[in-house]
Amino acid sequence: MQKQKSESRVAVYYELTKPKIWYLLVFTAFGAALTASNIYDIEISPATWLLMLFSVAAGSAAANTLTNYHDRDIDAIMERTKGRPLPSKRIYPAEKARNFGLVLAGISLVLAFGISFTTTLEQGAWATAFIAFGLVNNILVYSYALKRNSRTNIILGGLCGGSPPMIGWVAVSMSDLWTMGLAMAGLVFIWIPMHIWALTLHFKDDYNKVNVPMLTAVQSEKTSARAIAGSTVIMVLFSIAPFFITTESGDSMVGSVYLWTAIVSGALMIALSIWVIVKPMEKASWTLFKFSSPYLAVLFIALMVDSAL
Ligand code: HEM
Ligand SMILES: CC(C)=CCC/C(C)=C/CC/C(C)=C/COP(=O)(O)OP(=O)(O)O
Repeated sequence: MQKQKSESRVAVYYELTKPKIWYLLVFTAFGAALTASNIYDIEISPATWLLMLFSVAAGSAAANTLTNYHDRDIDAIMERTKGRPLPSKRIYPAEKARNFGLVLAGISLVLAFGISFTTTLEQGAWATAFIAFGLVNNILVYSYALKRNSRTNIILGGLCGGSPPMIGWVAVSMSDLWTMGLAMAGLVFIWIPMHIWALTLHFKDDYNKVNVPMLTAVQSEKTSARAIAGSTVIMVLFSIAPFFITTESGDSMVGSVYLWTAIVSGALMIALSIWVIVKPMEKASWTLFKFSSPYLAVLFIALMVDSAL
C-alpha cells in the first residue's frame, strides 16, 4: 500500500509539470543541438547532452508548475483544467507546488551553467541566460502580467518558446547562434499563435467564464478564424527561412529535404486553417490544434535529417 501511495505522489507531481508540453519543448532543444552538431561536425559529449536536455526539461517543468500555481483559481473554474492537481486538491496546500516549482527552476539554472564545464564558459553563460529568460517570460510576463489582461498575451508571452532551441544550439556552438539558432527559435515562437488560438476558439466559453481575453475567445468567430488562418500562413512562410540561411563560409545550412517537408506539411496546415474559416466552431479548430504539435515536430525532424545528409 505504501509503495502504491508513494508512486501516486510522484505521478501527481509529474502531472503538475504538464509533461506533454515539455516533451515537445525538450525535443526542439534536442533538434537544434543535433542540427548544429551536423552542420559544424561537432561531437556532443554525453555530459553536454545530459546537462542541456535536463536543464530544458527542468526549466520547462518549473515554468509549467509555477504557472499552474498562479492559475489555480481560474483552473478550478475552467472545464478543461479543473481536474488538475491543484484545483482538485490532489496537491494541498498549493504552496507545496510553488516550492517544488522553485526548486526545479533552481536546478534548471544550475544544470544550464554546468554546460560551462563541458564546453566553454561563454556557452554555459548563454545557456543559463536563455533558461532564465524562458522562466521570466513564461511565468512573470505571460502568466502574471499578460494572460488575464491582454488579447495579445501569447505574443510577448510566447517568446519563452524560443528558449529551448537557443539552448540546444548554444550547447554545441556560438557560430550562427543569431542567424540559424534564432531561426529555429523563431519556428517555435511563430508557431504559437496558430497552436493556441485554434485551441482557445474551441474552448471559447471556458475562457470567457474566467475573463481571460485570449484573442479568439473575445473576437467574433469570423475574425478568430481569420486570425488563425493568418497566423498559420505567416508560420508556413517563415518555415521556409532556414532554407535560405548560410554559414559564414557561404554554405547552405539545410537543403531540399527540409524545404519540401516544410512546403508539404505547411500546405496541410493551411488547408486545415481554411477549413476553420469555412466552419469556425466545428471540430476544425480542434483538429488544427491537434495537428499543430506534430507539425512543429516534423519541421525539427526535417532539420535534423537534412543537416545530416
Ligand atoms: C504562450 C505560449 C503557449 C500557450 C499559451 C500554450 C497553451 C496551451 C494550452 C492551453 C494547451 C492545452 C493544455 C491542456 O489542456 O492539456 C497546450 C497544449 C500543448 N502545448 Fe502549448 N502553449 C504555448 C506554447 C507552447 C510551446 C512553446 C510548446 C512547445 C514547443 C507547446 C506545446 C504544447 C503541447 C505539446 C501541447 C499538448 C498538445 C496536445 O494535447 O495535442 N505549447 N498549449
Ligand atoms: C526553457 C524554458 C523555461 C522555457 C519555458 C517555455 C514554456 C514552459 C512554454 C510553455 C508555454 C505554455 C504551454 C503555456 C501554457 O499556457 P497556459 O498556462 O495559459 O495554459 P493552461 O490554460 O493550459 O494552463
